[in-house]
Amino acid sequence: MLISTWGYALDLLFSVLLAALPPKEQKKKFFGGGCATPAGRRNIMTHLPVTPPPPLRGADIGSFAHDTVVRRMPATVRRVLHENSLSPEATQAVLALAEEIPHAPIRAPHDHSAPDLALWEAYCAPYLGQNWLEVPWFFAETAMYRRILEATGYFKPGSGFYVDPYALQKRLALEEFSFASLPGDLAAALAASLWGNQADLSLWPAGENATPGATHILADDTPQVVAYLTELIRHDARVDLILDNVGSELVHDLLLADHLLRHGLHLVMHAKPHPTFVSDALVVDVQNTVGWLSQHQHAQVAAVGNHLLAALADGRIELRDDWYWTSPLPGWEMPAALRADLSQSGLLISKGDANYRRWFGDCHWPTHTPLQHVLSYVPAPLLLLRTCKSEIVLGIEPEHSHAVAQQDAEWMTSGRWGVIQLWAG
Ligand SMILES: O=P(O)(O)OC[C@@]1(O)O[C@H](CO)[C@@H](O)[C@@H]1O
Repeated sequence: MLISTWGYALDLLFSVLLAALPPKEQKKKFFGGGCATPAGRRNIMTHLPVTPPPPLRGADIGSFAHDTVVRRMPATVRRVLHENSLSPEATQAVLALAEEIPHAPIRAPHDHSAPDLALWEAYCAPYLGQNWLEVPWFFAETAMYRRILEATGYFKPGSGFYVDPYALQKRLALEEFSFASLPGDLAAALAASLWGNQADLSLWPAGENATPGATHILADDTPQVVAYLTELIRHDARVDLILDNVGSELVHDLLLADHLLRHGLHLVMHAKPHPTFVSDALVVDVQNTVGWLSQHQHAQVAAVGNHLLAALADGRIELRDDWYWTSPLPGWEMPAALRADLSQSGLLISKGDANYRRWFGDCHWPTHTPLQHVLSYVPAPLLLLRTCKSEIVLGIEPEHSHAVAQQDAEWMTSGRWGVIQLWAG
């Protein structure tokens, strides 16, 4: 049986009761137009209220960042060669990039037909002359994935033009996926979306079945999230889903989206504007995955897929892909236009580890730092669904993090631990 009937029945009952509520006009009159949150508050702070600690760097000897820059990043670049039939020019460029990392000085991409060239020249300017270990780790990773596209000719008319260098990995990730069950309610859908984040092709490539087993939640705000969403549902609010990986993660994100839609919310999904971090989802990956669901052999899964197709067609789901989401910028340097748009949301649901790092600038915050100490700049309430795959986590009391470290020395990077953290503004 794919879905807990009882859970589904309760969820449907909730939807029916919801439909009996006063019409939208009355709700909007009471709470104002658009997507006011119940609190009606909108964070207007546009800069970080505190001085951040230094960023993680590959030069931090013995760190996960160091191992990533020295070992994992060159291997990721070389995997592009093995998984694509590149032109001789592209092959040479990919090999040269792999050789650059980590000791060569970084440089801006120079694929002159690329639409984001000026952005990357500005991003790189402060770091020119530094090598891949000396620049902030988050910059190094985002820059590497952008340089891979320069090497394969992603933005250049020719054999590599808009060819996703990770297409094989993405296809295998979906082919490997099989449903255990469908989440019966919002809480189960949130948990499934969280653990879907363990499927991370930059760490555990498809076909290698290395995804972590045990799963433990470090910080669990599920009750607060469900209560907050229930309140949002009463206002027909907008919820933004900042996507991460394709495959298992995107399937579970779409199941969560289905639950939110069935409760009357409408969604804006933020995909990446170009391939990055191997498995991050583009708009086309979302469309392909919804189509895959709609053709699924299980009737309940196909029904979800068809419901999502209808929502894409009638605008209850909007797909967007701002250049910011592949930039190296911290959350507090988000462009004003995107910030203004996100401020219209009732809740930002941020998926995955790299997005988590971005909200905190990938800095060495002490793990006991309260979320609100940093996130007060975020323009709407924020829900962080993330499995820990890098050495940054906030909002965990010292005695808790010490106990977890005793239990699992790799708790910050193994993907076996996750957080469901709500910052409600
Ligand atoms: O955002 P995701 O897909 O959850 O995680 C991506 C990611 O795990 O890859 C890196 C390893 O290179 C991590 O540090 C980084 O955060």
